[in-house]
Amino acid sequence: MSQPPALDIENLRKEYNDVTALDGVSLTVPEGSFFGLLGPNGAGKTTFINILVGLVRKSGGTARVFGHDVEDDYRETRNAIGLAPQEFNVDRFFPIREVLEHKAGYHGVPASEAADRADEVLKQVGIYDKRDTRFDWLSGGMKRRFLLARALITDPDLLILDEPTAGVDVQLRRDLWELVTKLNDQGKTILLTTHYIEEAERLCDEVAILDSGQVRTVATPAELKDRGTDRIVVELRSPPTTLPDLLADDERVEAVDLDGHQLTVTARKGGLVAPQLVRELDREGIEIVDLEITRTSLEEIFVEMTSSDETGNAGDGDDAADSDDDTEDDDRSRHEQQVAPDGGQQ
Ligand SMILES: Nc1ncnc2c1ncn2[C@@H]1O[C@H](COP(=O)(O)OP(=O)(O)OP(=O)(O)O)[C@@H](O)[C@H]1O
Repeated sequence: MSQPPALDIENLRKEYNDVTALDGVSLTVPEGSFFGLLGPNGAGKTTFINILVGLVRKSGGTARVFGHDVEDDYRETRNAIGLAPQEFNVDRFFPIREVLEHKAGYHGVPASEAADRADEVLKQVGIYDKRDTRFDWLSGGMKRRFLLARALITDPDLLILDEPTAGVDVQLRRDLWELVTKLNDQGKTILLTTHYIEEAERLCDEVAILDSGQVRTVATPAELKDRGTDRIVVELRSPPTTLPDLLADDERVEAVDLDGHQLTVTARKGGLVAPQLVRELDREGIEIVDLEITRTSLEEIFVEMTSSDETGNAGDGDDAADSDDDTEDDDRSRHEQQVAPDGGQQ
């Protein structure tokens, strides 16, 4: 019998009064994967997570966690998930070790085991020596580590990290990356939301780009980068008076422009087009002085695929009645608007 995927989401919808936060999200996250959920502010990421953990009720569609329906099988679902949320929603009056023991107890771990388990996760995240400290007295970085410890206390199969490195310094970010990579290697499925594209690129096997409550695409970071257009800029020794017909039948090439000594080719997969370009220039007897390839960054692709609709209303103009039609496709992603330059950074 094949195992159900970690997440099996079909046409998930959420409306908060007149705001459509999720507009028919369908996603499958395989067991054991490190899956990224990327999107600008207001895209619906937190709503998505909150539905999984039972903090928000969906308006429509289905969501299953390892085969358990998030509403009908709430207990099983909740016990399978460890959530490190964005916000510091921690009991501030108890030493952190006790907070962990309470949490373990709440999930049915016997008291004798809970204490050992608490010590183990505190060691795992590197704050064991702070075990008798109250949450409020921890530094910002330690608070982030603690949230991770709390998510791990029940040894969940699915770990959800909602912007785990927001506002933390570079060293801690790297420490957290190392830790979550290890957890993933040990078999935990990880769902990560982040604004840091570098983080997604480094950690995730696959990412979904969510925008205005809709999935724009699901792909590996490498596949996404291949979709971007690269620029090959070639400096010529003595430019020809007319441009020969270069790369004429290469469908990856979007444009070839000559401006004085500088030849610019805009193409997908620039790294593969460049050698061909060099061969053709050589054949024409045109000497090259310099050549540079600028690859599109994942960040640019992300910006291209998402809009900056500050209202967060996912309607896109078709928010009429609750028709369950399922016609979205990737081409809707061709928004002209872009997120603000730093719109995704905090
Ligand atoms: N409780 C609520 N009541 C009304 N609207 C809400 C509520 N929670 C979220 N929204 C709206 O739903 C949309 C999606 O919000 P959500 O917090 O899920 O996005 P997000 O992708 O997590 O954003 P961020 O990256 O800023 O955390 C936004 O327009 C938001 O204003």
